[in-house]
Amino acid sequence: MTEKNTPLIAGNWKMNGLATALGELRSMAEAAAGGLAASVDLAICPPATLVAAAAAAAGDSGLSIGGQDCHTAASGAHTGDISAEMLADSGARWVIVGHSERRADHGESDALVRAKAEAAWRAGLIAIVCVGETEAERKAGKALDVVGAQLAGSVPDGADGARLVVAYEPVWAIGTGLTPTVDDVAEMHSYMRKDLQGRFGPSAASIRLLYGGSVKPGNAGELLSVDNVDGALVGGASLKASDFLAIAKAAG
Ligand SMILES: O=C(CO)COP(=O)(O)O
Repeated sequence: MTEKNTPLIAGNWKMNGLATALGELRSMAEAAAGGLAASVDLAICPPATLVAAAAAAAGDSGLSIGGQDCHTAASGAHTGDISAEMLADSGARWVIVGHSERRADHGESDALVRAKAEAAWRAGLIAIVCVGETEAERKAGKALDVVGAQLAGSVPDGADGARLVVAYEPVWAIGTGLTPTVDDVAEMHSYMRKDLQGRFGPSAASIRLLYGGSVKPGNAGELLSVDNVDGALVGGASLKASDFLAIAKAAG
């Protein structure tokens, strides 16, 4: 690795958060504006119902807001769906695509995830593309192959660090309190870096590679110190400002 990327700590609130959760977000924004955002990029991806209010609450604090999914089309007859343009219009800067929960719950394929990432770019958003193996795949020694195939299928052509982030989230580590060993994270992140450099050239060094899966204040320092880990995608621990900020401080 040459120069270090600015770390990104992104929170994924999943299907959690009523308007009352904006109090936590305001505390995060205060810390961001108080100096934290100078060394770490901070983002929260609340449920779609809160994107506009969260963006208004965050203002120009340095805490930015993202969506958790988008449709491939800009508009149209797609009841219940939300487009990347709508997220951007609500003040979002990022959108997560291909989270394992969407791949599992909604049968999202690599091709669909790729189309969603392209939709994000069309709307001017940065796509956070998620990849990660299941427990059975890791046990079978297929983790690298599975993630390599997901990267090949889910990341659009023309990717660079200005509009793509990749999050490695082993499915078995999400919400379980389990994490891979530091060596396993290092192996996977180095593999992903080489894979992206093989496809996109040296500029792929600026594509931030996040680790996600049971990141907590207590393990963040160790996980974030691994080579080629440029930040974290945090689920449960991003719901509380104190936990999220402790993780962000470990990155700064
Ligand atoms: O899925 C995740 C973030 O997208 C990780 O969730 P947890 O941090 O709750 O394990």
